[in-house]
Amino acid sequence: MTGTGNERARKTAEGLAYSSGFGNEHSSEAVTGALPVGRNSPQRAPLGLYAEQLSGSAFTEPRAHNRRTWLYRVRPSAAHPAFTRVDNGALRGAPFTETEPDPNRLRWNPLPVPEAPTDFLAGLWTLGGNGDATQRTGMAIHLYHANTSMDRRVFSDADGELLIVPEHGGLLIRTELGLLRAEPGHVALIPRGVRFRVELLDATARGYVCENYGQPFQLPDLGPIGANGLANARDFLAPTAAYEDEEGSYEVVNKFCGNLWKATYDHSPLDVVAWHGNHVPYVYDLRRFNVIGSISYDHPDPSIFTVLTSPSDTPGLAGVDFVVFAPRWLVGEDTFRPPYFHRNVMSEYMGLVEGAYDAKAEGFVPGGGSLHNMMSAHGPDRETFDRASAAELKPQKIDDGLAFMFETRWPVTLTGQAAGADHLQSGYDGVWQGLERHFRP
Ligand SMILES: O=C(O)Cc1cc(O)ccc1O
Ligand SMILES: [Fe+2]
Repeated sequence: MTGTGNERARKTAEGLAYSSGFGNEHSSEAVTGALPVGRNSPQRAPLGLYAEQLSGSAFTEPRAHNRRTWLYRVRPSAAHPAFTRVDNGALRGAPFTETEPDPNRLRWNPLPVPEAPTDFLAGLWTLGGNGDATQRTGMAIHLYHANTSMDRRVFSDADGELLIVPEHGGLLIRTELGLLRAEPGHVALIPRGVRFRVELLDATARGYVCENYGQPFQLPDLGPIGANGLANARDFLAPTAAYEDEEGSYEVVNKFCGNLWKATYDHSPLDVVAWHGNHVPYVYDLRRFNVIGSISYDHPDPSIFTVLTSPSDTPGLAGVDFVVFAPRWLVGEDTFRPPYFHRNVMSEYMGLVEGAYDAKAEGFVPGGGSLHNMMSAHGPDRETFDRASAAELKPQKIDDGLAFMFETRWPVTLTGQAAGADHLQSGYDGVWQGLERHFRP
């Protein structure tokens, strides 16, 4: 479908204005004078707007973790009738209890193209996850496929923040705080509770979503790397205020403790004229990632590729890390250069935005995904092992793909639909068959 709606969305997305810097106190007003000066909640907010605080942390959390945004809007969010339950579609939430945790290596092909008109929200399909949304721990892995824009409805997730990883088709994400454009190769981060609508910039859209129930994603510490490197804070772009002043029915869908609830507002809830704060959405271009690696020997652990981390209560042990395998040079001497054989206490879900991944010769395709759960043995497939063991070790540029990983401290339990999916590959174990014995004592 290349409806005029999509063309309109693409035009709107051209030349969007952003405010740069991860974790900053941003501020923005779409109408001059809408943002109060010197106080958050004046007796009468400017221009007849309502002041409303959106808190993403407890009021009392340490300053470094405190998150809130003040919104100045046409109508307060509170002006709505009761929420009622609606069908969850293919969306599931933690705790995940539909299947027994599975130690097998698993791999999926992309989600099939939807047949009926399907927007981003209706097209969310949960693969699995861990933790418990009511305890604010753990994460969920979702995929999405859509062929139509969300129309007169918005979504928000009380359970966690959403890291959206488009793989096919661009998205115009209209949030309460303004507009973000996320194309394949970008990621968008929507904080807990922020309302948004997704419009398609192309006929269809497909991608991945990490729903993080735990502590909000932050940039990893850099330690001895120094003051710069990996994902640089200034490359994260927050929106600038853009509001809809529209009357009429709007469906507001809220994901709450794993289930979808709906209330019908009599106006657009994206009516924020000005705002300031640090609980804000971002878009980030993964190609801006400053890849750091070995310039001597050995293959470094992929923690060096961490874009964002959600710490847990144990230092160094992430609830979930978002890791990117971006274009880079390999120069290691006397080194097996692709990912090594390994077993990991952390559980690894991998997806592919484009091209190929250096540990797999075939079968791991854009839009597909693999799950290597806690302690499952994996690594290069046989073809990759044979090739890399014999390769001439001249400097080599890896620039034919963009893969990523959601790596979590807890095993991932599948949904029933993921365990029984037609697009679950059979015979994935076979990629490690035929690894010959070379031992000659
Ligand atoms: O399994 C994978 O492909 C991800 C991964 C990549 C790497 O370079 C080292 C370890 C690891 O788990
Ligand atoms: Fe791995």
